[in-house]
Amino acid sequence: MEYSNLVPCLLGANCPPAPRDPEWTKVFSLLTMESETVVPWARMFTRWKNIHRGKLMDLTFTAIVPLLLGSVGLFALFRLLQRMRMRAYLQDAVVVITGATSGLGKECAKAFHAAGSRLVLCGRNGERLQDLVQELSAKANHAKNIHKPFTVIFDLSDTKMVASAAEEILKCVGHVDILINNAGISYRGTILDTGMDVDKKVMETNYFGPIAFTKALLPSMIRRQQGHIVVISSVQGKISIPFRSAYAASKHATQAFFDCLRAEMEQYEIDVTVVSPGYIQTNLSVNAVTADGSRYGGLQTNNAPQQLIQQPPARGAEMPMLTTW
Ligand SMILES: NC(=O)C1=CN([C@@H]2O[C@H](COP(=O)(O)OP(=O)(O)OC[C@H]3O[C@@H](n4cnc5c(N)ncnc54)[C@H](OP(=O)(O)O)[C@@H]3O)[C@@H](O)[C@H]2O)C=CC1
Ligand SMILES: CCCCCCCCCCCCCCCC(=O)OCC(=O)COP(=O)(O)O
Repeated sequence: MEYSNLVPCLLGANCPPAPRDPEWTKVFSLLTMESETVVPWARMFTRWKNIHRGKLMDLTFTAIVPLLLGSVGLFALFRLLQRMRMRAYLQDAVVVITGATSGLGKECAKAFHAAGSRLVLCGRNGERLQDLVQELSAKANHAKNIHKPFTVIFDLSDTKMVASAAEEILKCVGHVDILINNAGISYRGTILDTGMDVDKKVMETNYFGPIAFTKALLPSMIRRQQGHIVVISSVQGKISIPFRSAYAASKHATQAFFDCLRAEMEQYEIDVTVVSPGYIQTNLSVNAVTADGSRYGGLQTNNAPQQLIQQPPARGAEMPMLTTW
């Protein structure tokens, strides 16, 4: 048989062959004879492929592809629903942020404001708080339901001020959905040189202040059986490093207190989250208190115990980095 005659026959153009057609059988016996010259493993593979090709194609198109597309679709739907739920939750939610004038607190304020939350911005410096309100208002998307933030001025290291600030917040906004205990100070010094007044100052700002504020707002959350308490601790709440004793101690205490609180609040449906970041480029280091109670300022490099890893400045405040210890 001429191959030239076989080609249209095989392609089914002019003479679609029937399985029992003698011509068809001839074609295959010829092709088989041809393939006898092929190396045996290749021949075996070809046979195996021919037998299974149909099954594999069937499996691919009837099971694998729909399964893959279905999973991707389900994942996308899940993420979309999650985002919609989060947006609905944050819209109009009352969010209280301490230490809103700088660093992480300021970034949180921007994010929650953009999400349509009703913000209560807390800080020690009224002017800086007003600057932030201006900044947020200037950026506000008026198509969205955006609220003008409410500001409260108090020093976290003054427990009386903390209690009256909480009272004022509840009077003005009624309740708190999310409390972000963010404010804090850093400390640098040796244990030997550090006076107890400095240890107390760090503890009051980083530990007693946030727990007093939380305790003052807690009863209102319990009454509503709703609320989320967040505290910004640190990796140093888990690991202690030299020359940061007061800071690490305050963060360890914070971690422990809020872990207990989480367990106690479970029955009231109140969530408690402890966030433990690594290094982030903010004003925290320059504002650190030193062994004699003065501000570190970032200039007295001889006071910095050890330059461990020096990296170029991070571009964004949200960039984690390990710089010094
Ligand atoms: N930056 C980092 O590498 C890391 C930071 N953290 C934690 O994140 C939190 C925020 O720090 P960060 O944004 O970096 O630092 P910043 O110094 O930029 O901000 C600290 C904020 O806390 C406020 N604050 C300080 N002391 C008091 C006080 N006595 N009463 C009221 N407010 C006070 C400051 O107010 P004011 O403007 O008046 O000084 C400021 O708004 C802190 O708890 C810190 O320990 C945790 C891990 C890493
Ligand atoms: C082979 C040795 C392994 C050793 C592993 C030790 C890991 C220790 C990691 C310590 C990370 C500390 C992260 C601290 C985050 C934080 O709270 O930063 C805030 C500051 O302390 C910033 O203020 P500072 O005055 O210290 O600049």
